[in-house]
Amino acid sequence: MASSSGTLASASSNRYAIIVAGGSGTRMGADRPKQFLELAGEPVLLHTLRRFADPVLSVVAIVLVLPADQFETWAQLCATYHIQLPHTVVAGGASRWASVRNGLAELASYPTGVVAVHDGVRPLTPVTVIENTYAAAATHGAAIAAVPPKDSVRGLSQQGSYALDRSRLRLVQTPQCFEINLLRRAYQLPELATFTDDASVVEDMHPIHLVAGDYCNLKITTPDDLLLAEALLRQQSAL
Ligand SMILES: Nc1ccn([C@@H]2O[C@H](COP(=O)(O)OP(=O)(O)OP(=O)(O)O)[C@@H](O)[C@H]2O)c(=O)n1
Ligand SMILES: C[C@](O)(CO)[C@H](O)COP(=O)(O)O
Repeated sequence: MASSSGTLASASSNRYAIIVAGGSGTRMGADRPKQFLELAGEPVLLHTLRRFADPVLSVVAIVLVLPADQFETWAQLCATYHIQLPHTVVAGGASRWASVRNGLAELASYPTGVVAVHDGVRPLTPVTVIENTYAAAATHGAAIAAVPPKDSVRGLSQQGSYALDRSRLRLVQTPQCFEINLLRRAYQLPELATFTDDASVVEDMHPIHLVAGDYCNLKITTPDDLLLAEALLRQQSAL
């Protein structure tokens, strides 16, 4: 398939990953950014990193984006938990968008391939979801994981609220995978307040293909998510 940059993407394209963990975790309200909190005995971010380092995926470069003042924290965690999974660390920015942009700059020497952007605080992503999203992006140029809502949904209006057709809605997750030159071009444009993820940065340039995500692919946002993640992880380990 011809990508927007005119290069060919293929199932054998080089794969890269940018794991964004540059946030401060205000909604978690913990004494540290939530990516460093313990989940089943190990830092959240280690669980996430391990998923992308799975040899099955053949990811050739992993970039971890961390808050600029937390490099030492991560170095200490690497020593404590004997983390030897290959990765490069770069400083994040004031927003998720700025953190992704910094991560992408670290991959400047790679001319072609597919890059996954993933939240460092999604530690339970099944490797099959990651594989399927990379593969779909190699074919379609841009692919993201998403799931249908399980609940009824309503929109808000000045009069109150109104029912929405949930069959037309999807809940967006990460990973979000892109032909790398497409993502580079999208991240050269100015940041908009409407950006909530990478798909929203890219979508004016290229259609976004949806891949089946997973309800277990939680984003750790508030303390209850950590409890749920712990239970899910223990169940996965027992299988
Ligand atoms: N400046 C930022 C902000 C967010 N992120 C990352 O983007 C992901 C999703 O963001 P979110 O869950 O909102 O994390 P925080 O910004 O840390 O949380 P909060 O909004 O509660 O402060 C997280 O892995 C977070 O570390 C980032 O790399 N750089
Ligand atoms: C990228 C994301 O995880 C997709 O669901 C989400 O948009 C991040 O949102 P947040 O505002 O940073 O919680």
